[in-house]
Amino acid sequence: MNAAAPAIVALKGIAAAIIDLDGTMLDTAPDFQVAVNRMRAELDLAPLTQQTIVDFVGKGSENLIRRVLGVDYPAPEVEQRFSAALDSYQSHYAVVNGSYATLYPGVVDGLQAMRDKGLRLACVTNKPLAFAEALLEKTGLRGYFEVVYGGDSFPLKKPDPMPLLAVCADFQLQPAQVVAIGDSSNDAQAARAAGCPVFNVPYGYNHGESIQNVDSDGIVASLLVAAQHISH
Ligand SMILES: O=C(O)COP(=O)(O)O
Ligand SMILES: [Mg+2]
Repeated sequence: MNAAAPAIVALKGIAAAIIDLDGTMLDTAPDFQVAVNRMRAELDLAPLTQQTIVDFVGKGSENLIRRVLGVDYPAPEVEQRFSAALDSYQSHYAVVNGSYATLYPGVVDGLQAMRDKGLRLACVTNKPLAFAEALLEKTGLRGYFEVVYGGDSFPLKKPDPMPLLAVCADFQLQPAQVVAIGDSSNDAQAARAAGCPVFNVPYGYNHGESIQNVDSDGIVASLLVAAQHISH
């Protein structure tokens, strides 16, 4: 293990888990790539690589579109083109959503293990809620979750703690009883600010940065490994 990597803390007194979507349960990078590049083609812009695009994923659709326009345009022109580009992207993403995405290893087993331990489950993503709901249905994951919140469910999204605190309130649990699990510093910062324990997974998208440097209660190889480190 990298010397800087935090050891995995075994979490006790946990009654619920909040699971991130993109980069944690599903590798949606190919969906993002196809939808973004269809939008860019409409604007006569060259396609971007999947790596360039996923480094912009995690802070919601508006941020993604500003960043992919920012590859070509200075800030004032990004703002001029933003609204039309976002509309185009969203219409393409609605068609593509889930067509190329794949489940990461250990997701279904991990969710099932958490349910078997009696944990209540919520999904909190910065993806727009309608896209998140459709994707969870398409991939057979929706039934694991009592609650799903998207990036447009509240005035503030991760890394703000607002959506995580809403789940704690829904479940009538203290934040210390609710673990958050995600692939990025967004998830960890939201959890720390909410007072929730947090695990990171190392295989997703972290804004192009190393997950090893993020403050969390540990890096778990999969949701199944996370489940093994959580108990009531
Ligand atoms: O920014 C997004 O659309 C995806 O974000 P997520 O990692 O919170 O699911
Ligand atoms: Mg994520």
